[in-house]
Amino acid sequence: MTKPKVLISDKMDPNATRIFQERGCDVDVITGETPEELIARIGQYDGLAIRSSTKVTKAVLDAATNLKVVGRAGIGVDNVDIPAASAQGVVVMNTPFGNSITTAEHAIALMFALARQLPEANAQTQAGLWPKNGFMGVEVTGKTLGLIGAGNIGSIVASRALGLKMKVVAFDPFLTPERAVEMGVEKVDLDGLLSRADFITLHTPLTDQTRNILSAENLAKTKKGVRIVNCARGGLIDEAALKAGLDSGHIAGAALDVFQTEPAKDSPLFGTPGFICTPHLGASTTEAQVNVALQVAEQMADFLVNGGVTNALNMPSLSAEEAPKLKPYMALAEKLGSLVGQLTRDSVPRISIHTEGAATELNGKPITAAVLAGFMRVQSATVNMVNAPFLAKDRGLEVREVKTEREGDYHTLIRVSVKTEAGERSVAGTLFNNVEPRLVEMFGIKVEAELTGHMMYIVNEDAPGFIGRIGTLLGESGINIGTFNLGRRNAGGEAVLLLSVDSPVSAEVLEKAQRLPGVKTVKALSF
Ligand SMILES: NC(=O)C1=CN([C@@H]2O[C@H](COP(=O)(O)OP(=O)(O)OC[C@H]3O[C@@H](n4cnc5c(N)ncnc54)[C@H](O)[C@@H]3O)[C@@H](O)[C@H]2O)C=CC1
Ligand SMILES: O=C(O)CCC(=O)C(=O)O
Repeated sequence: MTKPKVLISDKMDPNATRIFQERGCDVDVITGETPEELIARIGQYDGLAIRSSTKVTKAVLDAATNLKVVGRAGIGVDNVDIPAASAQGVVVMNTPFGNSITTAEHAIALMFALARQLPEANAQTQAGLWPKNGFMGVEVTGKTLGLIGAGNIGSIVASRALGLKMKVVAFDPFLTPERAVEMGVEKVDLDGLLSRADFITLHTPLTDQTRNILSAENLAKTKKGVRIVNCARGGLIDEAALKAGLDSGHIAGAALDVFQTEPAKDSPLFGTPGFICTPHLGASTTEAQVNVALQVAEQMADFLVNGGVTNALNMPSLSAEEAPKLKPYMALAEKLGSLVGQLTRDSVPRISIHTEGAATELNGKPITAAVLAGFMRVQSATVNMVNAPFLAKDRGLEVREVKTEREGDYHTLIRVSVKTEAGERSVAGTLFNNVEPRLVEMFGIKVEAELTGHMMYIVNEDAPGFIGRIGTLLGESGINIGTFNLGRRNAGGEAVLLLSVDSPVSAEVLEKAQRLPGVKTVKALSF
């Protein structure tokens, strides 16, 4: 097996390279390239490991014909076009905890830097001015800290601030009252936070809901003398309004680690009294960088080598222990989905995936994703387990998952049913010896078959002589039959024939088969 090839395109702790190599991947570390250079290079890689500098745009993804996974050594993934990655079937992973403490500490550091004007005091002291009377600061003890975003980093900031004897109020629509109590913070609405906070710190991702959350209008609602820290993302604050607030004296101080446009080599905010900044250093400690480098390399190598999925933003998780157990199930699920997809001409508003027996003990999400991938691959060859659930949603396909723990006729079973204009149709399969996918039922008829390679599906009236006739037709057409699988609803009733053949079946042969007496449906299948 050829080794998966990974490109590390941003500066990353060398532990990442070591882990990739130890886990069976080839690695290139090529940083600082232009988007055009990355586009020219990316086609040869299975994995791309990044921090925040590399922009994984649709253009990069379009050129990434072999890419299977993008790994972000860090939290924010706003530099990755996730919808485009999902549409292309590329898994996007991050390392959601590795740099949280470090970033929270940076926010606290910036809060103190604002409270005591440390950067300017340092600069003037080193310039020989000894400005002892020019820097009257404020205490943080007893002050109110307004937390916008109370997730991983926000909650660490809150715990540190409580240790500093601050009062913490938090605005986060997803914060439950119980969690707020557990964190020791008061849950408030945004206006409440703006009107009460002496310090405000932002810890949300940049989304359509959070963009410009500190707009000119909201900044005007803040307490006079407020100090604002942003270690989350540029774009959360209206930078022009922030400058106006600092200039007017309404805002006493602002500390930005992140900017709307990065790298921020020039900004109207530079030089504004009360303004301090760092060049996106929130995650820049030795500890955090080792953490995220190790984590991203472990996760990506696990995915590329074993199929394990951890911390993916566009795919259900799948542990390295689960992956080998799930592998034959996913193969079965994909074949059943594909069978239904190939045999269904009508539009399908609903697909149901029913697991029974041993299959119910496994993580159902990858099984569903595999069914959907098989089902929709008939419509588009680029569908895979990553993009299939998104495509299904886009196309308004309702997906139902049902589990029946007790065993039926088989120790384990997956049934895929679709709702069509003609009614509900379903196929079911099991695993022989726990590893070999087998179809066991098709549209209510018991038929046992391996779904593999080129196949022919025939529905006919169960009558003497038919098998001879179809055998003769295929023989005369130079098509060798591999396996022959028959099932029937009842003697003399409708019968199903599934043949595996050694070569593709031409339209001409299908037409001749269709004209054989008693034949209702003929279709070529491929798996
Ligand atoms: N400066 C730096 O170097 C770093 C910056 N970051 C940034 O920090 C952000 C936060 O990271 P984590 O705390 O780990 O993420 P998280 O996902 O644990 O927390 C984000 C919180 O924001 C909340 N939220 C979402 N929409 C909101 C809204 N409209 N209003 C208020 N709250 C909202 C969520 O409910 C969640 O609790 C990341 O998205 C990333 O952009 C992260 C690491 C380093
Ligand atoms: O990699 C970095 O230095 C930035 C970290 C960051 O912004 C994040 O993890 O969201």
